[in-house]
Amino acid sequence: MLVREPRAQEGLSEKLPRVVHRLSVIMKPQVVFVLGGPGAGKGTQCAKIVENYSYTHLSAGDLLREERSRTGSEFGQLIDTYIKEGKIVPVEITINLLKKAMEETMKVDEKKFRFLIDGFPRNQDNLQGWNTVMDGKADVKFVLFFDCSNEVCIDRCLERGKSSGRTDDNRASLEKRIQTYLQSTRPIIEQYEKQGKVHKIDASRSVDEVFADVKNILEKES
Ligand SMILES: Nc1ncnc2c1ncn2[C@@H]1O[C@H](COP(=O)(O)OP(=O)(O)OP(=O)(O)O)[C@@H](O)[C@H]1O
Ligand SMILES: Nc1ccn([C@H]2C[C@H](O)[C@@H](COP(=O)(O)O)O2)c(=O)n1
Repeated sequence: MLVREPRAQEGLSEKLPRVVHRLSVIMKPQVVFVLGGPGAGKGTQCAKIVENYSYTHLSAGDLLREERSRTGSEFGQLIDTYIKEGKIVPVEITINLLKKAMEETMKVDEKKFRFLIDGFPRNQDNLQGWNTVMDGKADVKFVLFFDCSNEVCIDRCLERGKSSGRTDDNRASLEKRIQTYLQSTRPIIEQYEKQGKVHKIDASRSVDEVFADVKNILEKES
């Protein structure tokens, strides 16, 4: 006959790893949206957060650029046109890329359930798509809003454009991107502000000064 050792006899040190494992299995993705104008420094700050905290960085723009260059992608041409025009790609494409990237991250390592979602939601269509596909499946904890003047944003992107190879780091695309940001993204940030979810950071300072504020916020939120 199979005799099972009573688990009640176990000490805390034996139990704890199993409890932690179970909790992480049932853990919903915890999401921080990262927003701000083009060139505000979202990607730069996300990279620093990943170095110091257990977050996975998913940039909607990077995912779209990868999809654009994927051989056989049915969306390559559409994404290319939207990016050059500084317009926001229909959410059906973007949300599927984000969802897949989140699922793949958690499949490889179930402890990786904290995500920085950079450059999303950028308009009402993005937000609706998120709510339709991800509602109940992920918790949006708060929004990091990197605030910076249009002039600083444009200067940084033009400087980056000297080596980035990005098709939208030029003055013509940037003027459109800034308009899209002001008309479509700012209202989304305002909606989250009304919910008390936004941490606004002055992103016009040096990388380290900005990151000092980011650290304070993350320490308080954890
Ligand atoms: N605080 C800062 N001070 C000066 N330059 C910065 C700062 N933060 C980022 N940069 C530089 O500005 C450029 C844009 O930064 P980054 O790519 O992080 O911005 P972003 O908000 O992710 O842009 P986008 O939305 O266009 O992808 C980069 O060349 C980066 O090195
Ligand atoms: N939610 C998103 C994010 C990005 N895009 C497109 C349009 C943007 O101008 C471009 C570059 O994004 P970035 O790297 O600046 O975050 O990608 C979009 O359509 N939807």
